[in-house]
Amino acid sequence: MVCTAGPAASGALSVMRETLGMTMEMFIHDETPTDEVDRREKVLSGLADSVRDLVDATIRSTVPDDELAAVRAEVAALAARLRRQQLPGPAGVHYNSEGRSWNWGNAVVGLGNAVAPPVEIVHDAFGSAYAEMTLGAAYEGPPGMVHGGVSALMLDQIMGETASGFKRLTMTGTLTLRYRRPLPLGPVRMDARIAGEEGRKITVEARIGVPGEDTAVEATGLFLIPRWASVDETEQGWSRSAEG
Ligand SMILES: CCCCCCCCCCCC(=O)SCCNC(=O)CCNC(=O)[C@H](O)C(C)(C)COP(=O)(O)OP(=O)(O)OC[C@H]1O[C@@H](n2cnc3c(N)ncnc32)[C@H](O)[C@@H]1OP(=O)(O)O
Repeated sequence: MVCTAGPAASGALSVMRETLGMTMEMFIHDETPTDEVDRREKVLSGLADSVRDLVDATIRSTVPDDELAAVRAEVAALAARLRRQQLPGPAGVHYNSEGRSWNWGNAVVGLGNAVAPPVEIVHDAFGSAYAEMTLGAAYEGPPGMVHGGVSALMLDQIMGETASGFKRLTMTGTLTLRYRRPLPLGPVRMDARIAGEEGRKITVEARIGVPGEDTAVEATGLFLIPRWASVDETEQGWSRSAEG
């Protein structure tokens, strides 16, 4: 899913940049036209998918040592090619005045980030979202099971997006997890919904588990609209592309 920001979000991002200084300089007003962003994103996400496959292949490979060494040399050469033109730091969040935003480095939903789990979050209504994905060897904690921190990471993202609804800026204040049973690697599903709101505080409940089976991890989170980022919700808020 690709998420785009409307004018209210652009305003909020500008406030955020000005208020938080260097840290939030990663929110970048960037007038790259949307069709060009879409084109680049498609190519970059294809590369990230291939690199994710490379990560899985590396973990599970049993080829001889000399073959591992030869592959390493080829991978180093590929990295050097990519480094011919680089950003000076992380990718940050970009947005243009057409209402498109892109966060290709995000640890969960960054389409250029091969370390990110292969998550596509679907917002079926404001305050409700789900995602289905298959987690492989790169996300292992206990043998054959999803790492608890990976579950927390993915839940934080879906809960944050649910609280925000791409209409307002929200940040995780408190996240509480109950690991009820181990979660096997393979197909998993997350669900999140807003359970309550009080002023700038939004409570979100979420779960992750094997699709159709009992919950493996339950989560409750308090997400805060920072005092410096309150947005007029009567303006057009966050919107999503047709892919959403
Ligand atoms: C762009 C769209 C993207 C949309 C998509 C977004 C998806 C992102 C998903 C990833 C989410 C992340 O990883 S976010 C990254 C991890 N989180 C962070 O880095 C947040 C770091 N903390 C902060 O920046 C700040 O502490 C805030 C923003 C959380 C709160 O600051 P504030 O706004 O100044 O809050 P403040 O006025 O002091 O307090 C307001 C009320 O909330 C309470 N409160 C304050 N902090 C907390 C807290 N941590 N946990 C519980 N309650 C708290 C106070 O007691 C007070 O209650 P009362 O007295 O009124 O009762």
